[in-house]
Formats: sequence, structure tokens, C-alpha cells
Amino acid sequence: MKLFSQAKRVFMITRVAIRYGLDDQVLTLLKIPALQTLYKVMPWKWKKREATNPAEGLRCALEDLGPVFVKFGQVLSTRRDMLTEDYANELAKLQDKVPPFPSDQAIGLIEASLNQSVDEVFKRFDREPLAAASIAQVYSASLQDGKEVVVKVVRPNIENIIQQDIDLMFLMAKLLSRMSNTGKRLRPVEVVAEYEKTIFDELDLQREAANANQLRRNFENSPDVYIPKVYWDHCAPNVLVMERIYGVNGGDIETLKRKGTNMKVLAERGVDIFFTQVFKHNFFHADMHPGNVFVNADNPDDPSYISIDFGIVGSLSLQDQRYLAENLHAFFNRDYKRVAEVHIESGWVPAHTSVVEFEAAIRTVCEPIFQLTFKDISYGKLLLRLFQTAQRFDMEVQPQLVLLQKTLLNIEGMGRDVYPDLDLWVTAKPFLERWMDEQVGLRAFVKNASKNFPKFVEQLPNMPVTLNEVIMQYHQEQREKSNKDSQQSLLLQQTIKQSNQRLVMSIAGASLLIAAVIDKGLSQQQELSTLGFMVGGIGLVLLLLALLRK
Ligand SMILES: Nc1ncnc2c1ncn2[C@@H]1O[C@H](COP(=O)(O)OP(=O)(O)OP(=O)(O)O)[C@@H](O)[C@H]1O
Repeated sequence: MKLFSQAKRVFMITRVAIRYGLDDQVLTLLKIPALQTLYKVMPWKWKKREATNPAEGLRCALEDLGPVFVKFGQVLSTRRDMLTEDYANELAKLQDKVPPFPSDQAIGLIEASLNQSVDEVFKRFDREPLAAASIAQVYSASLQDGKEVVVKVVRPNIENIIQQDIDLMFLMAKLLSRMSNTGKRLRPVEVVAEYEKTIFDELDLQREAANANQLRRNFENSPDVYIPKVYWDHCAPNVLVMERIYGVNGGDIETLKRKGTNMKVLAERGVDIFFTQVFKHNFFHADMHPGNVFVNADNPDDPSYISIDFGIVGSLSLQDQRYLAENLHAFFNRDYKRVAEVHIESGWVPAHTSVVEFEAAIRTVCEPIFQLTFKDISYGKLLLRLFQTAQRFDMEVQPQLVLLQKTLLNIEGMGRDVYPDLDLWVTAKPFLERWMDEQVGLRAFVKNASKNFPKFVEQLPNMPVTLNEVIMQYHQEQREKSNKDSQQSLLLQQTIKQSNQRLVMSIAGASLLIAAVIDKGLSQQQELSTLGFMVGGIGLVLLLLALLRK
């Protein structure tokens, strides 16, 4: 049965591909002369194709193949590192205009999942869907206490449809990578695997609810962005009930202007929110297209955002954060040598990479960007160029970094639609510098010491005993050795003396550092006081001297 339905689907895909002239493109990619000759005599070759160019053909074909392929095309459209501009622009036009599924079916699904009738859960449930998307359908309703909510419910049987289509995509990707060099370079199997993960993650609305909750906590009381509340009691893996929000769609520039919205403030807030998520919370909304962003313009001078759709989020490892911060920082000082060094020092590119060659390659792609004024520079494109260059030098860019680069492109796009003179660097610079300050150098050391302080205090009572044991053991070993060789006895005495000096220095250094940490803790301030900074600094120097002393 499964084989039959797959064969039917293959047949349908072939028909759609022929209709839009994709067969020609596939054959060109495969470069198998015999097949190409045979193909020339196929009857449909003389039929008129329905697309005017290959990129349009691909978009139309994906639209005909249904929501899973449409979403795939949307994801591909953001991979400008893989596609040429004409394909990326054409795929960006893809919209999942899917017909709604019957509301009776939706209500049946909600009731089965929540184990309650819709009338019990909701005071009012509007049977006309608010939106019908590829994965889920959204309804408006009100809870028994009158609170307005939206109810998102996953399409029935969508999991099987997705699985079948993804299996076919894998098949096509494998064929493409085996039979064509260009195909192999595009790494289609990896691209489909990444897409599979994204789309299945989006199916789990409980996961989306948890993401929403985390973002809501991160931005609690923020004047910049509002995240709607999740009603957990009425959520299931395929049902999400969330506070209903009202606002102007982020892409509706005309309405925003008509309302007299301060567009500069709005654009700057967008960038601020992004950098806060990346460098402060390390948890970012990664599906930032205008359809998912609303604006509260009730007070036009002080506009703020409202965010929805939390299916895709990203988070960077400390190493990736550092990569990002150090590179952007070095870039904006046009210090390409430093960019190259950072890559090599941290092992992102192989140690044998020539700094000079890498630096030259980075300069070549980035210098044209810096011909623009700061306000016209696209950070998303800059990162993209950097990734492309680094890939040529054997760096494997982490998927989370690619996700971030795509989000950055979106943010920039939206920000500049709102306020064309937006200067991202003005907002980004303090974030990067603060982050670097906190992660690298003495402040970072003291900060970490402060973080580990409770653990240290816990172990403090045992410290004398442990220290004594270590010293005794050390002396014992030295004594045993000294019995064997009397000449070494003198040496031993010296060593013991030095080790005692080292011990005293270590204890003094550690005490000063602890004092600085306590001072910071007592003052309840984010930053160290000048005195704390000095005391901590002396402590650190003593510790370093103790370590370096032979
Ligand atoms: N909390 C909310 N308040 C008001 N409207 C909402 C809310 N959540 C979703 N919507 C409406 O439902 C639409 C679809 O919601 P959402 O984007 O979460 O679904 P989706 O299945 O992820 O869609 P897509 O695949 O297009 O991203 C939104 O564009 C918006 O119009």
C-alpha cells in the first residue's frame, strides 16, 4: 500500500516537473549524454511549458506539490549561500495558500486531545478559522473567564504526509548528489535532513508553547516587545491555546505611517531585541518574517513589538557566540588579519591555514561591502560572505550560526523597510563590546569566580584538611626520595621553601579575589567597584605569580 502511494506521488511529481520544464534542468544537472539524447525524442518535449524561466518553474512546481514542498522552498529561499539570486528571489515569493480543513474535524481533534468538549473549555469558539497555514489552523475563541485567545491546531494526518514527502525528498537528494557534481556540492541530503528536523519540530505545539514561555520570561516587563501568554491547561502536543494579540502587521508600513508611528524608534527597537536575544538571553526567535511580527502603535511615539509563532528558535554555544562577537568586532575595525587569526586560534579552520591567504580572501569579499556607509551595510550578507570564505578554507559552519545569519537578514530587511536610514552598528557595537568585556579578561575571571563562589564556600571547611594532606603527602614523597640521595636533600629543602612561598601567595591571591567577589555581592551592583577591581586585580596577579614561580 505504502509502495503504491509512493509510486503515485513519484508520478505526480514527474508530471508537475514536466509541466514547468524542471525536467530540462534536472537533465542538465545530471550530465548523462545518452539520457539527454533519448530524452529529446520524448513527446512532451514539444508541449509548451507553463513557466517563463527555470526559477519561476521551480517556484510553480513547489506550489503545485503542496505545503511540505512549499515550506521547503521557503526554507531554501533563505539559503542564499547555496542559491543564485534569481532562484532565491523567486522562492521568497512562495506563500502557503492552503485551503482550510473542515472546522468539525478541527473541533474533533481539540476535544480528543484535551479530553473535554469545546463548550466546556471555551465560552465562545469561532468556527470560521482565523488563519489556515500549512501545518496548523488557527481559531479565535474566549475562555470561560472571558479572556480572548487563539487556538492553534495541527492539521490531521499531516505527520504521515510530511514523512512520505520527506522520504521522497531524500530519494531525490541522494540521486542528485550521486549523479551530478554540482548536485553534490549543494549537499542536498544534508539540506533535506535539516529541513526534516525543522518541520517535525514545528509539528510539536507543546514545544512551541515552551519556547513562547521562555521568551515571555526573558522579556517580562520589557518596553520593547510583548510575548503572549500560553494557557498550559488547554495545551496538548497538537493544540496550543494562547492569549490573542492585536496590532498592526509588521509588514504593513502604510498603516504604521498613517498612525504617525515613530519609525526610527521602531526599527532601532527591532535590532535591540535581536541583539538582546543573541548576546544576553542566548535564545532567539528564528522565524522572524513580517507575518510573525506585530506592532503595538497605540502610543505612536513609543511603539513596541508583539511577537508570535515560536516554532523555530535558536541558541548559540559559547564558542559560537564568541565567534560572532569577535568577528563582527574585528570586521568593523576592518582588522581582517584579526578575523583570520581568530578563526585559526579557535580551531574553526585548520591550524595549517595560512593567515596571509585567509586574510586576503576575507579582504577581497569584504572590502566592497565597506565602500558603503555603515548604515547601508548588511550584517546578514557580511556574515554570509564570511561563512562562504571560511567554508573554502575548510570551516564547517554550525547550523545554529546559519540560522542566526538568516534571522539577521530578516531583521535587517524588516528594519530597513520600517526606517531606511537604520544604522545597525550603533545598536550592535555596545552589545558586542559588553559581551566581550564580560567573557574575556579580568572581569570575566572575576565574574566566573563570583558564579562559582557558593561551590567554593561549600568546600572551604574541608580546605585546611585537604591542604594539609596534600602538603604531608608531598613532604613524605620528597623525604623518601631524599633518603636515596643525600644531594637531593638540599634541593628538597629549597623546593619545600618555594612551595611554601607559592602556597602563601596562592592563599593571599585567592583571599583578595574572594574579597573582591564579596564586595561585588554586597554592593548588589552589576559591575565591580574600583576598589573591588583593584583588589581583585592584585589577587589575580598574586595567583599568576604563584603559578609561574618555579
Ligand atoms: N496570539 C495570536 N493572536 C492573534 N492572532 C494570531 C495569534 N497567533 C497566531 N495568529 C494568527 O494566525 C496566523 C498563523 O499563526 P502562526 O504563524 O502561529 O501559524 P503557523 O502555522 O506557524 O503559520 P506559518 O506556517 O505561516 O508561519 C498568524 O499569521 C496570525 O494572523
